[in-house]
Amino acid sequence: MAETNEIMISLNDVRFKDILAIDELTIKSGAVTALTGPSGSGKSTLLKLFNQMITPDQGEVTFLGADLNEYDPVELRRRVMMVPQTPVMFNGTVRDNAVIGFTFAGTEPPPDTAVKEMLSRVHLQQALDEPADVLSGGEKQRLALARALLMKPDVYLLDEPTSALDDETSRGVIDAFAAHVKANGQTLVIVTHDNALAERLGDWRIKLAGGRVMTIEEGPAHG
Ligand SMILES: Nc1ncnc2c1ncn2[C@@H]1O[C@H](COP(=O)(O)OP(=O)(O)OP(=O)(O)O)[C@@H](O)[C@H]1O
Repeated sequence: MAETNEIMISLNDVRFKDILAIDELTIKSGAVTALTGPSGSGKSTLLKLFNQMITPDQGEVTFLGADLNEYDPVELRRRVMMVPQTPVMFNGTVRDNAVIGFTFAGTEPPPDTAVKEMLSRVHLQQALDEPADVLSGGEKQRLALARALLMKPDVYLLDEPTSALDDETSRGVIDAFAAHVKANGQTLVIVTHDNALAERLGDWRIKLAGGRVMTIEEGPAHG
């Protein structure tokens, strides 16, 4: 586990198409970083650079001090894990979908008790044997969050992860998720339009506009 405030991810002189121009940016360990900014400012694109879902045209992105190119892409994305706004569900049950990462990796899946614990952390009480395709959009988003928690990555990349939930449920889920991540010394980067969320949870708040970093603030939550 990384120490708190270690540099997990860094960008140096990064350019991506005409969408992003980032001279310098770091994501610190053990912290919640909120990425905010207007629609189209490049938040989702920046998140995708962090685990090489896209590669920059220029500049360097590092994870724990090493260029992303030095990592096996599958291993990198297991350690720096994206939870998209519209998560992919596979044919099968809630259980199958929660442990799909273990199935793909060919490793022993966690026991049902662990799966249920992670589902309840994100306020989902679904039966494990229920088919996943009948879940609502918001339930699928929470199942995807539980799936990520079970995988225990170093860094979670969340892109508007509760967009399908009402404000109150969203707040409960994200606050519980962030608390779990911090208690385990993991790192969270979250793209959000919700300024209240960024204020409440962001140890660091990075604001983008027009593909550039406008401000980096240290939040009151920090420490
Ligand atoms: N692969 C791509 N190729 C070309 N243009 C792209 C690509 N990905 C995103 N864009 C464009 O880049 C800009 C930034 O998009 P991005 O999704 O990163 O913004 P965002 O800040 O996350 O927006 P929103 O808040 O609306 O989700 C948009 O104009 C988008 O159309």
